[in-house]
Amino acid sequence: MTVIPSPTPPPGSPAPCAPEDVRRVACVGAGVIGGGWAAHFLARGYDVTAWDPAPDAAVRLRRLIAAAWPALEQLGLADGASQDRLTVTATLEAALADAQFVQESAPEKLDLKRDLLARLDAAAPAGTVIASSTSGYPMTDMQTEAADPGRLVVGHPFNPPYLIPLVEVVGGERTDPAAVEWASRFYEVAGKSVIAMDREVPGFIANRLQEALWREALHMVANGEATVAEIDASITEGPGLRWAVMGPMLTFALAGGEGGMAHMLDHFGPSLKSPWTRLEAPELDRALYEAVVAGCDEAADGRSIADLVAERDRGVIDILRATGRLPRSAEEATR
Ligand SMILES: NC(=O)C1=CN([C@@H]2O[C@H](COP(=O)(O)OP(=O)(O)OC[C@H]3O[C@@H](n4cnc5c(N)ncnc54)[C@H](O)[C@@H]3O)[C@@H](O)[C@H]2O)C=CC1
Ligand SMILES: C[N+](C)(C)CC(=O)CC(=O)[O-]
Repeated sequence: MTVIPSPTPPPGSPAPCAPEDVRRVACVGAGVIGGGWAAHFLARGYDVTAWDPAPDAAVRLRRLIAAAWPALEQLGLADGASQDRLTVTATLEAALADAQFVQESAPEKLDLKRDLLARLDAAAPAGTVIASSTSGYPMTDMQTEAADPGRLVVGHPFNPPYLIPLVEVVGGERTDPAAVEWASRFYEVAGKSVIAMDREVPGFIANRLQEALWREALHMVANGEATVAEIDASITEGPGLRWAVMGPMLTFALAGGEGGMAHMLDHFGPSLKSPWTRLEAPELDRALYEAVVAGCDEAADGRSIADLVAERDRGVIDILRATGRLPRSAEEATR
């Protein structure tokens, strides 16, 4: 058994529990991602406390969890898992009072994250690890105001966190490496697939890759080179099918036939210099904004956001099953 060192609490404070012993998780910020995290943790059998300053947050959160629950039932709930184990609190302090792990999912604004992480650090029990869902801020830039920055990590999820396994975990300059290790182990115990990074990389790994693709897509829409529907079909009918099975590296190794990646690089490497990409971000002016929004409305073809969420969830579960990441049937699950 590997013993994961706990981040060092200040002298005289109780030691935090082992990742395997966590029972109570606090979710701060309960929108798309905070709500998705809450659904995931509830389905894994944790008690979840949630706090969000919006007046309608509790209603939105319970609606999101109820919508996610059928997918979570298909994935298989942990013993004792229940939506009733959610408590939405009136204050941030109440949400954190007994938390053994904190997941922050507030809006992506640097000043807000800095202040909020300092408040979370002040309110959380000593030594409790606090993770931010940020899509790209380095923890070094967010931990500046906290009294105990050592326990602050990034735990970057993918939407929806209750279905997409990956979490990217990374600390900042003032993070205790033990906190990164603890959070990584906790996420694994909680059913996530973890990439623990040993240094801060702009955009982490997956968002850096996604943003490159997204930037090129926006250039093509801005220049009238492709419609929103064509861009989506180019991935779902093309490389996206392979990427669910193998990443871009092994996929391209197969493009080299028997010669593998070496032949692929000899053959296609020179084309890397061809002017296929633009790299600089396009101006997100009104025309591009409206073209992308209208294109997505057209692509939705009358389906509501709730319809699309249900359709996406069904599809992701089918893919997880088809690629052996989930049992294909109840019988296979018990084997
Ligand atoms: N939407 C996405 O696909 C993904 C988002 N993220 C990250 O997750 C975080 C949350 O993003 P979303 O859930 O998309 O945003 P959202 O806008 O859906 O939800 C944000 C929630 O935070 C609440 N909030 C506002 N001020 C707050 C404060 N001071 N303290 C606590 N909560 C506050 C809002 O009322 C709202 O419910 C961001 O850091 C974002 O970069 C990460 C991965 C994917
Ligand atoms: C759009 N986004 C940058 C917020 C996306 C993510 O951060 C991850 C995801 O869910 O793709």
